[in-house]
Amino acid sequence: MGDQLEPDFIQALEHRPKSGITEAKGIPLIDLSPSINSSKSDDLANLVAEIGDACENWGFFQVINHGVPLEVRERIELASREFFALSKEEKKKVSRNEVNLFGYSDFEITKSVRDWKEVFDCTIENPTVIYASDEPDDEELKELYNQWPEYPPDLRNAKTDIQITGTHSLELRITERSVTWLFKNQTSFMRLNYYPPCPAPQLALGLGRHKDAGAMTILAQDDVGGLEVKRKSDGEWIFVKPTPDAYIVNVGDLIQVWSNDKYESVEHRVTVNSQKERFSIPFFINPSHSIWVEPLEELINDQNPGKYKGYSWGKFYATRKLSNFKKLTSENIQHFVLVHGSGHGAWCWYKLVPMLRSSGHNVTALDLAASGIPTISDYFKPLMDFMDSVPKRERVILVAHSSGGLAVSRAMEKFPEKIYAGVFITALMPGVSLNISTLSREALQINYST
Ligand SMILES: O=C(O)CCC(=O)C(=O)O
Ligand SMILES: [Fe+2]
Repeated sequence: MGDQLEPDFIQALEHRPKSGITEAKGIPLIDLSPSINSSKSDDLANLVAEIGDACENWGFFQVINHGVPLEVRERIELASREFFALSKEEKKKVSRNEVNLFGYSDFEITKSVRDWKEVFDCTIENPTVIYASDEPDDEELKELYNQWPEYPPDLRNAKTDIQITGTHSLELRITERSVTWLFKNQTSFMRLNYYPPCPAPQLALGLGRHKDAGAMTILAQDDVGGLEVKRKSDGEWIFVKPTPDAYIVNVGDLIQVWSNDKYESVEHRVTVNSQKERFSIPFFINPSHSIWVEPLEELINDQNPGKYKGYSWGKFYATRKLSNFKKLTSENIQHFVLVHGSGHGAWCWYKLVPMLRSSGHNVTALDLAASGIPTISDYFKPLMDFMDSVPKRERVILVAHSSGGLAVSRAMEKFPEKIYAGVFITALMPGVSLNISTLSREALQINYST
């Protein structure tokens, strides 16, 4: 991240933010004071009904008068600002890695495109227990610990602060059973999000469209704004206007399954802007690794059969946490190398190149050698030189058109360890029993007879 937008941050056309803002007048604003001040069962029942409606119609709502002291929030927000203002070198001392799954990262990817953001994750139970592998039958567990930067010291205190937030989320009066699930050996964690000013906010997103995988998220956003929610009724992206000292609450995938689709986990995303930095703090409420997730018995019957097969939260969570480090090998961002046919040049890919780049991929369109070269090997040389230059352990996708297939086949024989896949688009494809001259002769015959 810097003052230029690298291609891996560029969103496909249909996912780029719109220029106008549609404000979320409809996102319910719920006053939680009855849950703190009132012992009248009617007041509480009304509040529960209000929350139920919001979950059903929006999957998102904001709460005010929640009882979380303002100074607690301000303390975490200040610590977050101070942490992200440190040098990259300092922040990277607490980087997330294969051993420490919590900590700092500036490499978040959502749906194969990089997010314009930095994050710092810390867990609530320290240690948090998860499965050691994503293998379904492997019962081995591992413990995850927090790592803290030396500065700011207040970041360490975030844990106490979060517990206050957690206790208050209990006030939402979810069923007793869910509360036990949520807070016993929870895998909940808190994330500090930092979205720096972006040089091309019309092309990138701070966080790509996604749904939260856990039970529920409670989010504090600052006054800059950028969160957008996909309205259930029409699929429109709605801006969530910051409300002072409010928390945004949203249903995650687990509640969608438990409620057998009564409450839906809704897509949301974050836009960035060129002037202002933005901070937000989501608190992801997740159950224990041992929880088996399936529609709640009391909600299913013959008329309303279960819509989901059960799954292990722990295995899902382990796959997700451990895959962050597989992603870092750029598995999701491909490098396409385009090889033209005879009489063409790199120019012929002019429509495809921007499409691939806008999906976040790297693209190289090569020119093979021009006229006057003595042998076919000279003609292929630009591709061979390129393949030589691909670093060890990196792999590219070669795409051939027409006679470009000859060059790509040769490269595949010579550099198999550097090639992820070969794509032949109406291209010549020589093989063990089909040499170049036979192929060329056949191709010419087809051309002349059509
Ligand atoms: O920054 C925000 O407003 C939203 C963050 C979010 O959706 C997430 O971290 O999952
Ligand atoms: Fe989210």
